[in-house]
Amino acid sequence: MPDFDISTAKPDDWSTLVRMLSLSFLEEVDDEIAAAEGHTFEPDRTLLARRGGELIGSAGVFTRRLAVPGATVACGHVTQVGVAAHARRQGVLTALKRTQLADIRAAGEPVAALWASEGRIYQRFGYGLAARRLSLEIDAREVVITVPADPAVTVRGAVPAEVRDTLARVFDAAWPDRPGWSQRHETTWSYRLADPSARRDGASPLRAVLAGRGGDVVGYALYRTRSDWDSAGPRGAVSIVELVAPTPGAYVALWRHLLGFDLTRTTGWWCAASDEPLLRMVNEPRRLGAGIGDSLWVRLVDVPTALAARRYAAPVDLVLDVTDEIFPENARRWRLVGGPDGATCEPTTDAADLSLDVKALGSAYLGDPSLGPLAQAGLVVEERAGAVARASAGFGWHRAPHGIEVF
Ligand SMILES: CC(=O)SCCNC(=O)CCNC(=O)[C@H](O)C(C)(C)COP(=O)(O)OP(=O)(O)OC[C@H]1O[C@@H](n2cnc3c(N)ncnc32)[C@H](O)[C@@H]1OP(=O)(O)O
Repeated sequence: MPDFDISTAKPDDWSTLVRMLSLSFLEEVDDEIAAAEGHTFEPDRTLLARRGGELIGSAGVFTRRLAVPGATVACGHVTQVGVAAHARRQGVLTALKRTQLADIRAAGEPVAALWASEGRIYQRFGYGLAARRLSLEIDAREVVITVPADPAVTVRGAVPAEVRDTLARVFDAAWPDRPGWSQRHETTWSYRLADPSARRDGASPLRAVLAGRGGDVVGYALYRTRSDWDSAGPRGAVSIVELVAPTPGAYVALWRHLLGFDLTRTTGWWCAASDEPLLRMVNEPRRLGAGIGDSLWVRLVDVPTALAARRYAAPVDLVLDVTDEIFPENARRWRLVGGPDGATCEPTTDAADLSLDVKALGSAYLGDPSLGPLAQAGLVVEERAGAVARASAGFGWHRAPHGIEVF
């Protein structure tokens, strides 16, 4: 029997939780950060582990929908996970995660998603790496955008807090179409724009640039600038925080702006999309300083509901033999029939086309990678010849998933 209890948080647990989380993340308690993060705190979805009354662990959820190929799905956005240093490796996280996953399923959310501080933490709970992160460190003087600018699109600077409603309107129209982006509530925007000084790392406050066409704002970017000089002159930097530009005209105009600041030499973006169109529209892609990392990890907690909720780029009719160490309800054979207009997923006793663990399904769920690379990794087993190729055409998507924000 564990010697700790798990219970649901109350609103006034926030300051104790902040102290415990700050310590477990090796950070100082910062009132501005605590106030910013407090906007999104959902006490009734936050689990706390206590031993003898002392808070020793936590695991929270944000209630937001997640964009998946062709649809959006209710998704437990897992956050605020930490265990006090003196209570580590005693099974506290394991107990919290098992309770949390069951709660997410009971809440009717077929999917859970998170950003991991370390990838090794969550795979044992059935999470698969579902979106890759492109990091860009662009040598801005060496890169020329070769696609023409749309003369009808103009850009103007703005203070983010003053254009919050405009940003929200552009984002609301865009997020459902990009797998990996998540619905934002008023509270999400309050957190996103709060801009605590301890999170600026010596750079400017958050700034906005808006792309407009005929009086409408059609895209925006949030960014910071940093002034720097050496004996040869200026070497300032632009750091992009997010860029939302659904049309090519807005996308090109915003990138031209962000690469063209006087007194800067580099433009960076820590979490661009792995299929960022910029890779194809410059004269010297090598100078983009691109690297690949991980962003979103996805766990299907209710396999048939999750698989039926997304669309498939090509028709699929497949029997999937799924293993799942945590949810026996998921562990069986499922017939998935779907295509661009919808899907069904029902139990079956027919022979399997593919065998795979729920972790591999989580990896493939947002469309990249499709099943081919997972089969090559040995994570998907082809039980019927040709099934991987057929399934891959359906599971892939025309836009790669993108984790646009750490939550
Ligand atoms: C979504 C988010 O919020 S991501 C943020 C996660 N939080 C952090 O990184 C803060 C700092 N780290 C911590 O607070 C803790 O180390 C946690 C939460 C990662 C792990 O908590 P613990 O209570 O120690 O985990 P628990 O004891 O249940 O470990 C379960 C297993 O995972 C392994 N494990 C857990 N965390 C790690 C890690 N960071 N590195 C390597 N192995 C780990 C343990 O070794 C154990 O394996 P075993 O059963 O084979 O021995």
